[in-house]
Amino acid sequence: MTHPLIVGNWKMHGDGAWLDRVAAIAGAVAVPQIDVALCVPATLIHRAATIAPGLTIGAQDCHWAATGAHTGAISAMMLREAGAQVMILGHSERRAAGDDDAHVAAKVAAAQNAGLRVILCVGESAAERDDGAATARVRAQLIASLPERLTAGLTIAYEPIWAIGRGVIPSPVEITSVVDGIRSVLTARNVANARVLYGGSVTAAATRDLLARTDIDGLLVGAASLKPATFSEIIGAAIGLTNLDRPKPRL
Ligand SMILES: O=C(CO)COP(=O)(O)O
Repeated sequence: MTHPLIVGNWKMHGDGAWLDRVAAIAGAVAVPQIDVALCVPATLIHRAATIAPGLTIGAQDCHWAATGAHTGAISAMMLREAGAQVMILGHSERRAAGDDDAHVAAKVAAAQNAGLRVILCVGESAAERDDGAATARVRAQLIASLPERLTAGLTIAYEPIWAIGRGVIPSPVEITSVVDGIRSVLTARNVANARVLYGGSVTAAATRDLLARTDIDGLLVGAASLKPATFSEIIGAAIGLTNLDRPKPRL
């Protein structure tokens, strides 16, 4: 039986008043058969980790350097010290804001050096999908976004840009093709045990079908992670599925 990994990405949402939501989500995950992480804004990491020690708290980006003259930036080690245990990197919203593959690879190295577990996001645009190039694009992006040296604890999140915040999810055939492509890259890099998540318009209703697939190890959830009731429903659906006999443990 696998341990599904459900990750909430709050993006740039949440202030101190939202710590109640962190506590509510922590209450929904106090079971051993599932891994849940909540990636909150940097300003909430310390407080979230303090009030919810049983919940894995994550960050959403970091600088690639360990220290230096980088005004306004935050290093991976600073985020870890604040209480982050995982780090989303390469999200399409950060890539759209200027991160290229080389930046992402350097950030992955920095986060791994700081002892953080990385959730590396990849995904094709609508135009690339329409060209039938989704798998090739994602493979190329993943290859270029991985640093030379990799340590354990890597997770890849397949997030098609056209599915984020749009209420659409790729067909099972589309997901299979891209996820197979991702796994072939991971095998070539000797990290075949890395988990692969799906992200993009995940809802409680879609959770069961997505997690019933044997090639997806979990979900990266945006909007539906903002409300504890909705996110708890997703977590509950995932817990229900851990009772199914899933053939490929990946931990
Ligand atoms: O970008 C995402 C998670 O990182 C997905 O966002 P939505 O779930 O809101 O589509």
